[in-house]
Amino acid sequence: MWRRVTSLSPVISTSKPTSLDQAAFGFKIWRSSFSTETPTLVKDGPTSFKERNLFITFVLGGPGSGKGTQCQKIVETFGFKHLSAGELLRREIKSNSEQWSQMLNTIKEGRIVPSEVTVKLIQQEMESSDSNKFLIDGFPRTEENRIAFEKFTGLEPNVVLFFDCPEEEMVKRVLNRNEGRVDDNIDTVKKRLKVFEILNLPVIDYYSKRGKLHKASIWKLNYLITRSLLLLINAVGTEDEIFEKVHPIFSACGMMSPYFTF
Ligand SMILES: Nc1ncnc2c1ncn2[C@@H]1O[C@H](COP(=O)(O)OP(=O)(O)O)[C@@H](O)[C@H]1O
Ligand SMILES: O=c1ccn([C@@H]2O[C@H](COP(=O)(O)OP(=O)(O)O)[C@@H](O)[C@H]2O)c(=O)[nH]1
Ligand SMILES: [Mg+2]
Repeated sequence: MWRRVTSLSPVISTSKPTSLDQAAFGFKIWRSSFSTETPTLVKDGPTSFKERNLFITFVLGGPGSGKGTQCQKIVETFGFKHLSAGELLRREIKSNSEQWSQMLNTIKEGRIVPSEVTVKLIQQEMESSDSNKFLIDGFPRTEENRIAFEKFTGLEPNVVLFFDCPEEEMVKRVLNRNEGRVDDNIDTVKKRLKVFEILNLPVIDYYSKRGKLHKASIWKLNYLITRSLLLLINAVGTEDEIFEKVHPIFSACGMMSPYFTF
């Protein structure tokens, strides 16, 4: 079953890479050292996420749009477990993992690390956490990422936040970020903006068209409603102004929980 998933990944695909693959992974296609028998990647594997009734939020937006900043605020106020895909990759690089130099180069070039690496890191964090609400920040970055996550974990997001920010503002924020990141420079940010447009916008587009059916019940009246998965937030303004727009989304989730089955 998950052979099909891995075959979606150019990492281990033997077919010629397409131009999108090249944009995502670089011109050298990685040969993965992850065994296709890795137990944690088996859908409905050792820990069945479905049984845990998880609430998953994907937090998307271009580089510097404020994803990490808003996630921190959401964590402080609503107690989610924050998983930044970029942070997980940077931690993996620091820990001198087997593929650290390929990961570092990919990040320096603003390309996307193969899905099986990122999904595995996210999945391990979710398995080892006892939280049931996760903010997955900066992932999925490509349609291929999205499909791999769904197949490996058997999960789909409950909410997708998209921080919509003009390019000049994103560039300004990234160049002022001052966290010593190898990708916070003008050359990489330009490449990242292209990758964002080519590979990440189709993911946003996918979620904008995808509604989710919710069971609602008010005064003992049961009915079904369709709500969009994607919530678009204008990311221009101060950090607090943006959080004023984010806050009601999560307070609504809490308020509605007796009535809605997420
Ligand atoms: N609303 C905002 N206005 C101005 N600067 C911001 C805002 N939100 C975040 N920043 C700053 O911009 C930089 C990028 O923010 P960050 O949260 O790391 O973005 P992302 O995770 O989307 O790349 C950081 O230095 C952060 O402090
Ligand atoms: O799912 C992911 C998330 C991040 N990255 C890589 O990590 C970099 C930094 O990602 P992060 O989310 O930390 O950047 P941000 O958008 O917050 O600036 C990206 O440009 C990619 O090279 C990736 O390959 N896959
Ligand atoms: Mg970030």
